[in-house]
Amino acid sequence: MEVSDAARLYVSRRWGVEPLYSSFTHLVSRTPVPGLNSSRPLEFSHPIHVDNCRLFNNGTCWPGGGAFIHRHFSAILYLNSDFDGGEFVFADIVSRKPTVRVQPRCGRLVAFSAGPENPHGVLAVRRGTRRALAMWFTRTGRQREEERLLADIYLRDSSALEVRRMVSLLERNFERADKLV
Ligand SMILES: O=C(O)CCC(=O)C(=O)O
Ligand SMILES: [Fe+2]
Repeated sequence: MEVSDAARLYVSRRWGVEPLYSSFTHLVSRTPVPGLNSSRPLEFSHPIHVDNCRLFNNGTCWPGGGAFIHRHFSAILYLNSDFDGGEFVFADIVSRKPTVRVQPRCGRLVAFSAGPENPHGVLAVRRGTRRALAMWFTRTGRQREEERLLADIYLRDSSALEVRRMVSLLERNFERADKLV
């Protein structure tokens, strides 16, 4: 939580965007792509894409079809270095050829605006496990990560009334969902 807040504040100051909220945070582990060989040097663990619209083959990017249009900025913090491959790349939006390569080194943060100005992807991991914390930030208050508000309260006081209320609401929802299956 502290690390992702630090990343959010960095992005907020660097781009002069205030307020900026965390919208989604997740930990991603990537292992080697099966069947890799040297005749295919441009394999991807995560193909070239844009974070807040759907990228088509002709280079147009559509802010529909379930795209996460509220994601305004992206940041990735690399958590280890003991793997091969897995470079982060920015790419040309039409040819999808990498234009800039970044070595994901432990402690390095890559941050960028999440639109079609920044198509990017991850080259194939060739050995080991690549671990990264992926974070998306939004200017839209109602898209903020609710789990974070809850976690904040929980970390302060795990018996807090709001937490208990929220947990029982979730349990009730799960029970209802179970009955539908
Ligand atoms: O792991 C990375 O370096 C980038 C991940 C990414 O682009 C994404 O999850 O949208
Ligand atoms: Fe991405």
